[in-house]
Parts: sequence; structure tokens; C-alpha cells
Amino acid sequence: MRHEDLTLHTDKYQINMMYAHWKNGTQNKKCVCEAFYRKNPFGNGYAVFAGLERIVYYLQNLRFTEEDINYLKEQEEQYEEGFLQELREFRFTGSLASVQEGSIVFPREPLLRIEARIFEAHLIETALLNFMNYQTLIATKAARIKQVAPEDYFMEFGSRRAQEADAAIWGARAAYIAGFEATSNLLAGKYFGIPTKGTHAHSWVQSFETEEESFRKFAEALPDQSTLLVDTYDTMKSGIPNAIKIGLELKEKGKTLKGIRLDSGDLAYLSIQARRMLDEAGLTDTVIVGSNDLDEEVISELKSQGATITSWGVGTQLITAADQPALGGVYKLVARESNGEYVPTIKVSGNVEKVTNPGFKTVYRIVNEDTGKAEADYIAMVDEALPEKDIYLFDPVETYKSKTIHNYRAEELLKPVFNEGELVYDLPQVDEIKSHFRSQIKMFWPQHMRKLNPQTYHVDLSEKAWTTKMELLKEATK
Ligand SMILES: Nc1ncnc2c1ncn2[C@@H]1O[C@H](COP(=O)(O)OP(=O)(O)OP(=O)(O)O)[C@@H](O)[C@H]1O
Ligand SMILES: O=P(O)(O)OC[C@H]1O[C@H](OP(=O)(O)OP(=O)(O)O)[C@H](O)[C@@H]1O
Ligand SMILES: O=C(O)c1cccnc1
Repeated sequence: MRHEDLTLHTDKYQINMMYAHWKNGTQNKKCVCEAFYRKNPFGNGYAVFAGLERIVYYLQNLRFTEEDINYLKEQEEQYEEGFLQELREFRFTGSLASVQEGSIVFPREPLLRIEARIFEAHLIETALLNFMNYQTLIATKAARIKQVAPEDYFMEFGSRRAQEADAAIWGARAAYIAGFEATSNLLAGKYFGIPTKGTHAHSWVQSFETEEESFRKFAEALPDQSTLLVDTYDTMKSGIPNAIKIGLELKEKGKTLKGIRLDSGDLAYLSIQARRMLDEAGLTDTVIVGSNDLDEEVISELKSQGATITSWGVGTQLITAADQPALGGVYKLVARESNGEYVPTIKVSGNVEKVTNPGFKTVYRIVNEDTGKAEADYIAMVDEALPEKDIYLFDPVETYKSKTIHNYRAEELLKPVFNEGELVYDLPQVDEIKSHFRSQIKMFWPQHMRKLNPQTYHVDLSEKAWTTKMELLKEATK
């Protein structure tokens, strides 16, 4: 895969902070930053983490080229030559721990943790959030869509409506991770090994004298691979009957009409009629594909109306996450080096939800061994040992809400990816990520997974992490 130069894919304030640290002689001080989001998108109960693969490529390829340096020289800030020289030597030498792609994740828990020179930690914030926020958003939307028809086949059709090429390609990958089976985008297929699928457009039908001729020619070219689009003129009167005619001709030659595609009108009514007509003609193996501005709400509604569509092409609503086009993931400094030690740092807010969780932390999934289900996620300091037997969990805001899990195991969600600049993580193939997603979904009670008004899954702080936060909060607001 091509990795373009993304080093200047950052907000100017990052470079300005780097410059000011360099002027101050503090650029090599280390810090710890965390990326997390505060609110689940789409009213969902969880998100599906994605974006790590691109983050890895980005960090591996961070270099300021002479062209980048020359561009920086032109800026009104008039950065000094010594700083630009420092940028010429810039490499990512920090450590990154991350949640695995395809993992189910929740608000306020660290998804990425960076330990690096403050110089590096600043530069990478913008790109890391950009990749994580978009891909996690699309993976989450895909999971919601798949959830309404888990037995059906889902194809990602969004490239023409995506916010440009990167979004189409990485969005196709995110959709595949979290429930889609294929994409129409061949470049995404080639890069990531995702299965690709395609039917034909209305333009194919329009380019012939008659619909029937267009169907016949298409079926002759792709005898076992034809899905015929039946709504160019009149779905009931010509599209379906013509497709059946061609299906029967194929059958005589020992071939199968793979499918018909409905792309307008009442998809429930039309698919019920089409299924009946196809079955009556003996074309029981021909599947019905549905498309036309679909999302989880429309598909769920169509299912409840008895639609016989078993294969769905979903574009615009998925790839643009139309009902919530951004995930508000943030990147916060949680500890800074002082006299060779890490000191926890806090960001205070009038809104209790927005007060950051200070300190060099990690996050565990607490799984009840009696049920095999995840009970809560648990944020603790990295140097903190978890209790051997019973773990006490309490809500960090409403602390009287608590429970103890007696027979538990703790799975650390943050895995080492870079260690002092060196990649220590084998990037999994996209199919491994997809099966990781499937196994993750099974670990949660359905009440947290439902798409409407799900029950909140708890993300708790260890007593030590909570006390650290309270002490810093008291100090900061004194
Ligand atoms: N039975 C149904 N119940 C609910 N929504 C449906 C149903 N059938 C189709 N839809 C959805 O309704 C939306 C609009 O469809 P509508 O029939 O108004 O326009 P259209 O068929 O695209 O029109 P056109 O013929 O101009 O293309 C689409 O998102 C479509 O998927
Ligand atoms: O509706 P979406 O979920 O975004 O799915 C993709 C849409 O793109 C195509 O339409 P378009 O009108 O672009 O071309 P066409 O002539 O092939 O129908 C296709 O027919 C779908 O309707
Ligand atoms: O293959 C298709 O039917 C297709 C692909 C992209 C967009 N709309 C339809």
C-alpha cells in the first residue's frame, strides 16, 4: 500500500507548541497522552475501535522532508533554523499502546496511550484523532446496520458519496471489520484483501434499445455473476419479468441468475412480489438485493414489513455516518515528566464528564468467570496490581453505585504497539480483526448492545486512579 507523506498533516498549533518547547529547552521531556471519546455515536451503547493500522503506517513514516522544511520556513512564525534542523532529524521514538482494532470500546476509556517526548506527542495528535475518529465511527455504524439483519449479506457501496478517496477506502475497511461482507471499491479490496462485489448501473440498461436486450447481453458476459437492476423503467411490469426471462435462459444453459437488484420504490412490497414471481418461475436461487439510501432504521423497518431482500447494498448513510458525521474523540495529556518521574496532570471542566482522568494508566475488561460476560471496564494506574480474588467496582461519579465481582479475570485492553520507536506489534490481517470483532460482541450482555436506548456499560476507575483524580481536582480548584 502507498504511504504518502503525512508529516504535515497536523494542526499548526502543534508545530507552534513544539517550537515553543524547543525555545524553552523542554522538547525532550517526556509525557503521557491518551486518546478517548466521551459519548457513544448514534445513541449506541458502544463503539467499535478502528484506525490502528493507519496509525502504525503514519508513525512509521514520520519524517520532515526538505520540501516540508522549506514550507515551514515560509510561515509567518519565522521558526529559527535550529528548530528546523531538529525537525530534519525527527523520528517517532515514543511508545504506543492501543486497543486492538475490532474491539468493543466505551466512552472515557483510553483507546490509545502515547508515551513520548513532548515534542513528538504534540505533532501526532491531529492525525491520530483523525484516523481513530473516522474509522471508529464508520465501524460502529456498520455494526449497527449489520445488527438489524445478522443473517443477511451486506455490501458497502459508498465510494461515490464518501468524503473523498481516503474516507471511501478506509471506510470500506472499517465497515468490513464490523459486519459488512464485501465492498464495491476495488482499491480497498486490493489493499486489504476484502471481498469485492458489483451489480450494474441504470446506465447499462439505458445504453441498449431495450431492457431485455441489456439484461441478455450482461448475462452473456457474466453468466454466473449477473445481478440485474430491475427498476430502470417499471419494476413490476418489465424489470422483474425481463430478469425472469433471462434467468430461465441461463438455467437452460446450466447457469444461474445470481440476483436482481431493487433500487427504488417500496422495497418491501416489490421484494415480496419479486420473490413470489422468481419462485414461481423456479428461480429459487436468485437472490434479491436491495439498495437506495438504506440505513439500520430503514432495513429494520423493511425486515418488519416482511421484505425478502437478503443482500443489502449500503452507501451514503454508512460511509458518511449521515446521522452523526463525527466522533468527538479527544487526546489529553495525563502525565508529564518532572525530575525523572511522571506527575499526573488534569484538565478541569465545569462539566464533570469532561474532567480528565489523570495519571499513567491502563484499562482492563473485567470478565465474570461464572458467566463469561464482561461486567465493566476498569481504568487503573499502570503500576497498580489488581486484587487477586474479589474486585470492587464503583461508579466514579455516583460512587455509592458499586458492586463486587467475586470470580473474575481482567483482560488488559491496551497492547504494546511501539516500544521506544520500534514496532513490536504484528498487524493482524483484516479477517483476523473481523473475527476478533465477532468474538467481542459475544462477551457483552444484550442490554448493552441493543441499538435503541441501550443500558450503560460501566467504565470505572480503580480506587487509586479515582483518589489521584480527586486530589488533583481539589488542588486545581483550590
Ligand atoms: N417499505 C418501505 N418502508 C420504509 N422505507 C422504505 C420502504 N421502501 C423504500 N424505503 C426507503 O424510503 C426512502 C425513499 O424511497 P422513495 O420510494 O421515496 O424514493 P425512490 O424510490 O428513491 O424514488 P425514485 O423512484 O425517485 O428513485 C429510501 O431510503 C428507501 O430505501
Ligand atoms: O443509496 P446508497 O446507499 O448511497 O447506495 C449507493 C447508490 O448508488 C447508486 O445509485 P446512483 O444513482 O449513484 O447510480 P445508479 O445509476 O447506478 O443507480 C446505487 O444504485 C445506489 O442507489
Ligand atoms: O454494484 C453496485 O450495484 C453498486 C456499486 C456502487 C454503488 N451503487 C451500486
